[in-house]
Amino acid sequence: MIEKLTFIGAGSMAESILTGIVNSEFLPKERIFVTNKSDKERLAFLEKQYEVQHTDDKQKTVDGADVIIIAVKPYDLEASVTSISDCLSADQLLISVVAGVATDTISQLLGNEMPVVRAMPNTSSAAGQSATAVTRGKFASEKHLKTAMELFSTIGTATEVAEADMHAVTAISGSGPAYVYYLVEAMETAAVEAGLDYDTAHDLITQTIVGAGEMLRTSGLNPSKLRENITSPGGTTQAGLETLSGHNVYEAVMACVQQARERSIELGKKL
Ligand SMILES: NC(=O)C1=CN([C@@H]2O[C@H](COP(=O)(O)OP(=O)(O)OC[C@H]3O[C@@H](n4cnc5c(N)ncnc54)[C@H](OP(=O)(O)O)[C@@H]3O)[C@@H](O)[C@H]2O)C=CC1
Ligand SMILES: O=C(O)[C@@H]1CCC=N1
Repeated sequence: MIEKLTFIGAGSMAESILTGIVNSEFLPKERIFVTNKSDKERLAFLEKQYEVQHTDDKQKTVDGADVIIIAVKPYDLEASVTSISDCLSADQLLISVVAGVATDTISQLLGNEMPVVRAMPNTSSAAGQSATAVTRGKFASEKHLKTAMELFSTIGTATEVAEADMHAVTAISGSGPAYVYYLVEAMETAAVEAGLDYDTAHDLITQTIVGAGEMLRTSGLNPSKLRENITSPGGTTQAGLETLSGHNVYEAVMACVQQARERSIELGKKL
């Protein structure tokens, strides 16, 4: 049972996670604290919107928190960790959602042996639909991992992975929603060009994505079979897919994931 949860960093990812947690009622709002570097308006917005607590006093924010989630950009990690490291103790759990950065690096920045868990959620946390991968650092026990898994299970799925796989996970499920939104943007533009009004196109495409996701989850069929089931010989789908193939879209998606993974590795090396 988490008594107090603190977010260091109050941007997109922190908001997505806290929205999911507030909606799931996993934790009462008065036990969720947020802080950031300097944007006071942002903290006021989060307090008004979600009724979570905020203070500029970092010590107060982390004091008594059983779990502290670090959600800052990789280049802000060192400053944010060193600004709170003196206020942290081994009976607290630090969860980092920072892309690319290893738990060992975070422990070095902390300069102590407090437990660190690394997680890679995505912004679908806000809708309770994140696919979160979790791994534990050398000072974190199974109990700490379980605490993190329980927390992320309230906002989607939580899967333990080896830390070496976190770069691939980041490229797939951390960044993944953006690839889907990119596809949707192109489909919406094409739909409007073809004469549909935007709202109709948006609703049809959204349900198409949700339905395809549900089929992937529940049908027991692999994506190739699901695709084949839609593709009539000489039909519309075949004409569309041949065009995608002609534009090397399969290869482009593979290159996209490879590039994102490499970027995750680079981000980790910069610290
Ligand atoms: N966005 C996403 O889809 C995902 C992001 N992540 C990871 O989450 C992390 C945050 O990303 P995102 O939320 O998009 O980033 P944002 O830029 O939206 O938010 C970053 C936050 O960090 C705060 N911050 C910066 N420096 C400090 C500091 N020294 N002390 C306290 N807070 C600080 C900023 O405060 P201020 O505004 O005052 O400068 C801001 O609130 C990244 O490491 C990213 O890799 C992981 C999974 C998915
Ligand atoms: O783009 C990024 O670096 C972060 C990590 C995963 C999603 N967003």
